[in-house]
Amino acid sequence: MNDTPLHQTDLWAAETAQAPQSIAAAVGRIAGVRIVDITSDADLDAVVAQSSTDTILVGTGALTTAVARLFPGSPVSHPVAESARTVVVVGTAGSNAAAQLDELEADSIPVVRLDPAELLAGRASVSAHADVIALAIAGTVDPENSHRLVSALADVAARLIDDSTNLVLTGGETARTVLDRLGVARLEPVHEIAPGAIVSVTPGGRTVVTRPGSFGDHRSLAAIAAYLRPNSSKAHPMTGNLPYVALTMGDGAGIGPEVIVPAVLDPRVAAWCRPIVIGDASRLRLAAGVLGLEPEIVTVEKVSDAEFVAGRINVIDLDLLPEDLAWGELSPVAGHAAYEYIRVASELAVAGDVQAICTAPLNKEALHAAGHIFPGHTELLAHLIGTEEVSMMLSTPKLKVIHVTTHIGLLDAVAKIEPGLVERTIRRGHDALVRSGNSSPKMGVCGINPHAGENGLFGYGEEDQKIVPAVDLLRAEGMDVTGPLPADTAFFLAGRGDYDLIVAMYHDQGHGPVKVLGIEAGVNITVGLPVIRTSVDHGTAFDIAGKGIAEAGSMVEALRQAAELATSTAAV
Ligand SMILES: NC(=O)C1=CN([C@@H]2O[C@H](COP(=O)(O)OP(=O)(O)OC[C@H]3O[C@@H](n4cnc5c(N)ncnc54)[C@H](O)[C@@H]3O)[C@@H](O)[C@H]2O)C=CC1
Ligand SMILES: NCC(=O)COP(=O)(O)O
Repeated sequence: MNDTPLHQTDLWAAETAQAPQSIAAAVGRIAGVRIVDITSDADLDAVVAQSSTDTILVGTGALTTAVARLFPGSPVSHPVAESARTVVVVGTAGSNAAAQLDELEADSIPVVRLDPAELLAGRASVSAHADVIALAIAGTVDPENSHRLVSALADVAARLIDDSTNLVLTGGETARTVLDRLGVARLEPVHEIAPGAIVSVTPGGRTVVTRPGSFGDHRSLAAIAAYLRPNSSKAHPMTGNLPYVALTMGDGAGIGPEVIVPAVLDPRVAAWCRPIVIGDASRLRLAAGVLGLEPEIVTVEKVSDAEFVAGRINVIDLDLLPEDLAWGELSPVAGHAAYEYIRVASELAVAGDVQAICTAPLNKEALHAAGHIFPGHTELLAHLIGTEEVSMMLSTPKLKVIHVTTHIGLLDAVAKIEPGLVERTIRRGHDALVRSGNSSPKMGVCGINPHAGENGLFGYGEEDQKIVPAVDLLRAEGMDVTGPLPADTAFFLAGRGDYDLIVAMYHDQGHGPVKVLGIEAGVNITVGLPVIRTSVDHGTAFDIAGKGIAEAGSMVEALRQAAELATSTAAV
């Protein structure tokens, strides 16, 4: 758990057995069972790809996500079953569960913490009239009694539950025991509303949310309860305090609309943020049609009119595109529309109506053809919001790169690089990482020439003139910054974990290594703006636009990072 061996966390507190060395050691050898040790999503994808149709895959939610990646289906909308009551049963020991229960109480949901001695003696009972009620075990659990306590807790819960009661069950043993008491032998999963929180329906039609006890932040249970609460049909599970994100549609002739539609419908996105598309509703409908999806695409006048239910996409409809705009063809009309979506989004962000902007790709040629002479979103947003200098950062789980120069020719880039610009870029990168929780980021700075000039062998001393003074200054201030490094080696070193951030001198130096990691991995973040802006790290892909084959992973990840930045303490 978060780099701490499981048996050293308080999650192991209720176990009597010694922690096993591995899953294989815990399970033992069973004929026909293969145990695969994985360390990455790529490993999971390989496992799924190599399994045959009669393989039963058993694993965590990440395995399920890998199955969904390889066999994508259409999002399904399944309304929460009508019910007068929701019962939350928390059978998990651990400080995380305790913090989540405190948050339920903060939302005026009664939490009954049952005394273990009363439970074991069969004397515990609860009478409550609230529409949502939570049951948990008080204090710490003696491992010797844990199974009996869960069983007694399930007995108490079962007495509060009628045929239509909706349930939230945390912890596998708790869930199994409560469902056994109710005679529920089968759950049909409908969707995941937060990491590990699976909404299912029972054969009798009630809604059940199951989730590992250790998962979720402190608001997680409160958000799930809000989702199930009667008369909350307009609330998505996690929308309580979720940030609003203005999601600009980009160039309507490109793949923007067809990556936006599945991303907004993705239940994970709905659990992270409240996205409102700034674009053209009719184009989104066409894109949905291309994908064979039938979402409810609803035009809203303002952010506060948006409603967040599964299957609905809220759009501030600027209605700028003709119905017959060709997919994949350069169009000044689409270029102008893309500009307008950004303009409106930046106004909403500056006014505080949204907490972040997330952008689908625009086509720089189309933007220029429409008379908007900006190299890209980065410079356009800096202009619209009135910020003099910003930096482009690419962020992936494995590698983060900030660029000293971006959309200018290589000769111009080399001419533009100077110690002041290098210093300010490193500072912006450093501050962005500090704000995202890394108090002392390790940063590696690339050189310009091959092998960072190889001590004067290549180039004209650019490293010494343009980079070394900035690095020396920042090191003297105490920053953990190294360089200039040969760029090829810098990325290798960062890939194995030596650096949290690489400072690239020009566009392709930073973009190439990130794009090798895959189209779904990279997110482009504008650093230095007073508002949060993230973006997909792919372009308009005119070659595949309108064909329904574009991958939406980068869009999903861009929304995730927008939401994460918006809920951290400060803007980047
Ligand atoms: N955030 C933004 O607004 C960005 C805009 N662009 C702009 O996009 C336009 C086209 O740029 P290109 O260099 O051609 O790059 P591109 O990313 O549009 O396409 C490069 C290749 O990747 C494929 N591809 C891109 N995204 C994909 C996806 N989601 N799923 C599957 N395949 C995908 C394309 O089919 C193409 O083969 C240019 O005007 C460029 O400036 C480029 C990058 C980012
Ligand atoms: N290479 C990244 C890119 O072209 C996106 O630029 P921007 O539109 O985010 O400025």
